[in-house]
Amino acid sequence: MTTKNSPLRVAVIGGGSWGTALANVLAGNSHDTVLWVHDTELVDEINQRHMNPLFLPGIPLCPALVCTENLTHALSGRDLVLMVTPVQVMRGVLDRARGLIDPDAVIVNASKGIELESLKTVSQICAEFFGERFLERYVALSGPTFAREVAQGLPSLIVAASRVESCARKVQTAFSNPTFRAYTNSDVIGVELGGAVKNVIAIAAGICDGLGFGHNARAALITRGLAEMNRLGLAMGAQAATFAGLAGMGDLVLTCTGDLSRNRTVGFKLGQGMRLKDILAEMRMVAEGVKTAESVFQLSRKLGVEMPIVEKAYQILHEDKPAKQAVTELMARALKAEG
Ligand SMILES: NC(=O)c1ccc[n+]([C@@H]2O[C@H](COP(=O)([O-])OP(=O)(O)OC[C@H]3O[C@@H](n4cnc5c(N)ncnc54)[C@H](O)[C@@H]3O)[C@@H](O)[C@H]2O)c1
Ligand SMILES: O=P(O)(O)OC[C@H](O)CO
Repeated sequence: MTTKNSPLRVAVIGGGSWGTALANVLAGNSHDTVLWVHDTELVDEINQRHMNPLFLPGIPLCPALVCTENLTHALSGRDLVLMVTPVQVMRGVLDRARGLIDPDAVIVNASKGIELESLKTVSQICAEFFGERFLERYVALSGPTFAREVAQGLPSLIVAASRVESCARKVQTAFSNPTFRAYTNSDVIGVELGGAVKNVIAIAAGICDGLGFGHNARAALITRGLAEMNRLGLAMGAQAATFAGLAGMGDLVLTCTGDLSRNRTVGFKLGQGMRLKDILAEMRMVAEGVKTAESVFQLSRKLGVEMPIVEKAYQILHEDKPAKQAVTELMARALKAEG
């Protein structure tokens, strides 16, 4: 049950499409919201014209949303800090933010990926930085949510996961409104892994569609991708039910089928024969699955978890394996029982 609470002081760290869309929800819900941006040309655009032309072109933002390039200003005296930078730069941003975050603030991560260098999720990076007790005020926010649709006010659902129920509830209440509905969950690692692995499977689904393999192949890939996500999750202490929910199957289906997905688009272009270097050169936005494919592949090897779709995605992306050959190899694997 959602109840209206008093306005919070919120910092949103990362003014890409998702950070801007979430900051817009919070400002629209009457929270005092400051958005920190890496791209300094956005400060005037957001403060004066109430638009983010780089990452959410054409969408009017809440006039109450304040934007800054100054991390100290953004973080000073905030009850809630929302991290939304690409995962591969998160460590550097957290390092700069470390001494600036209020000791009692709830920290929320909305980014989806696994750090390549350490093979850690964002909660694990945070625990390394701030200590294990820090996770008592940490929330993972994830689900099937294209930033553009959220910013347009289209109905969307999301999950706020925390070890501490009151933290998850605080975030649930802060975000929820008539078009944005948040659920709580206690499975932080499951919610994080759902968001990270679905990006890799979405690249594979895009490849499949780019090759023109049809609907049967895509549905099979989503289903077997979910089995891989589940296997990795169970090996890392997650709960199977999480992967049947919004942060697992929900986001997997959205990203594997929705044309707004950057990860699916990267895969589609690969399937059509473009080179990864050329695809990435024409993108300003991040497709987290490109690097997370390597992180998840390395994690699966380290933990002895069988993830054949992830392995082939990694080989296509990073070892120049031809996509058609990868599919032939997947189909030729030893026959087995489903599971
Ligand atoms: N866009 C979506 O629909 C969506 C939805 C849910 C989750 N996410 C996740 O949110 C995270 C952020 O993605 P996005 O879509 O908002 O980004 P984006 O692709 O729209 O933009 C990239 C962002 O990265 C920032 N950036 C680049 N280099 C940086 C650096 N060195 N330090 C700090 N910031 C830097 C840019 O300034 C910009 O804000 C990703 O993990 C993504 O998977 C995105
Ligand atoms: O555009 P993508 O592929 O990064 O996906 C965006 C969101 O994660 C969808 O939930």
